[in-house]
Amino acid sequence: MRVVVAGAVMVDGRLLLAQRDRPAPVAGLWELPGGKVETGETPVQALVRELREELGVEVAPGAPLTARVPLTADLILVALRAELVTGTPRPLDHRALCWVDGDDLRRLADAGEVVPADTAWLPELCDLLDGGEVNRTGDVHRP
Ligand SMILES: Nc1nc2c([nH]c(=O)n2[C@H]2C[C@H](O)[C@@H](COP(=O)(O)OP(=O)(O)OP(=O)(O)O)O2)c(=O)[nH]1
Repeated sequence: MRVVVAGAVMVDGRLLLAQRDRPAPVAGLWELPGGKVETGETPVQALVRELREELGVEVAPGAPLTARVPLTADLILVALRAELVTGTPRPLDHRALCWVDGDDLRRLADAGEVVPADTAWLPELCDLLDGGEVNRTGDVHRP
């Protein structure tokens, strides 16, 4: 079973989304940036590598999101929260990047502009984004 690992990077209450450039069925849709875990890598190592390659940033991966999404018989999609350590994300492998709050994310999903598999994370992501200040460490502070 191969794993695709994606990163939920949140800064100042907003989540980083990346717009896919390929393949055609999902080109133009928004996802959490990431990619396939290579042989000999842990998901944490793969996420650090992918976000370095795709965004030009260094991240520190943290807690997983709850949903694990089967993509095919031998491919499963997982997501880790990730702290942005250094750099400003740039779309080195995507069409564009954007930062969204909970309302923006729901609007994109309602418009069908989120990669279908990623909608499994919507409740959890919206809860994190709506629930309070999300700081750079990815911790949620509730009043
Ligand atoms: N990175 C990423 N891939 C996702 C997400 N949701 C989703 O269904 N996928 C799918 C699309 C692809 O079938 C697969 C990962 O593709 P990828 O193109 O990001 O992987 P990769 O960087 O390792 O690229 P490649 O070597 O296979 O070309 O997972 C997501 O949120 N992030």
